[in-house]
Amino acid sequence: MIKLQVAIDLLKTEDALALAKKVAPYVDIIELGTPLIKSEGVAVIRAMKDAFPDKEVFADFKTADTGELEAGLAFDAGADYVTILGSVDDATIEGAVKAAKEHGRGVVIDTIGVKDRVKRAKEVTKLGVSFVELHAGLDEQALEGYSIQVLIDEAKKAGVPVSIAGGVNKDNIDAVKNSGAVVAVAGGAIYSAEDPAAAAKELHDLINA
Ligand SMILES: O=C(CO)[C@H](O)[C@H](O)COP(=O)(O)O
Repeated sequence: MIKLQVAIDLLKTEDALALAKKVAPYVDIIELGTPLIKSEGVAVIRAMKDAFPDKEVFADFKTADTGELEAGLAFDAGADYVTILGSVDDATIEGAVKAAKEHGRGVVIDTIGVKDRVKRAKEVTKLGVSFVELHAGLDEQALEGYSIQVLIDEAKKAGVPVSIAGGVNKDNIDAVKNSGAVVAVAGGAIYSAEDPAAAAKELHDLINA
């Protein structure tokens, strides 16, 4: 069964916790977005894990170097998953995987900016990562002509565990679910909704229908 991950791209711990409280009943994974972690530091990871010990907490570090060190920071703070950029040297990913094994946690590769996401997904899966995020970032989504369909098509081709992030919403969640992805990531569709709890519930119900 595909999991639902909420991406919290807010800037304050108290706002992130308030949003998580509303949507936690409907999601499997709570992602702390890169801007939130840069704004509040790793303390936001501990605050979230303490508040929601039964949820998987995902620290979207988008690490580019010193993989073992940065992954260790995230895991020590309570993260279940940390992201490393797919565009970086394999050595950075291998370091993060080493830290993950020591902590009993997982590494997720973020393919933002990677030209051939499917090829890279296959390569990094061999390094022992938990899954690979097929990702079009917020800036890429804002470009004219962007469609999440490209990620959905890639997920069907990948043949390794992937998540999809890049504008997941109620209109495309069925296609995301049918792509074979193991996780659907929804940020703006939840945190920008007038009623985030209702938005999360709708995605949850569509995924589980
Ligand atoms: O990591 C991110 C941006 O770099 C976002 O959290 C991710 O793209 C999911 O958000 P959305 O559903 O709004 O695209």
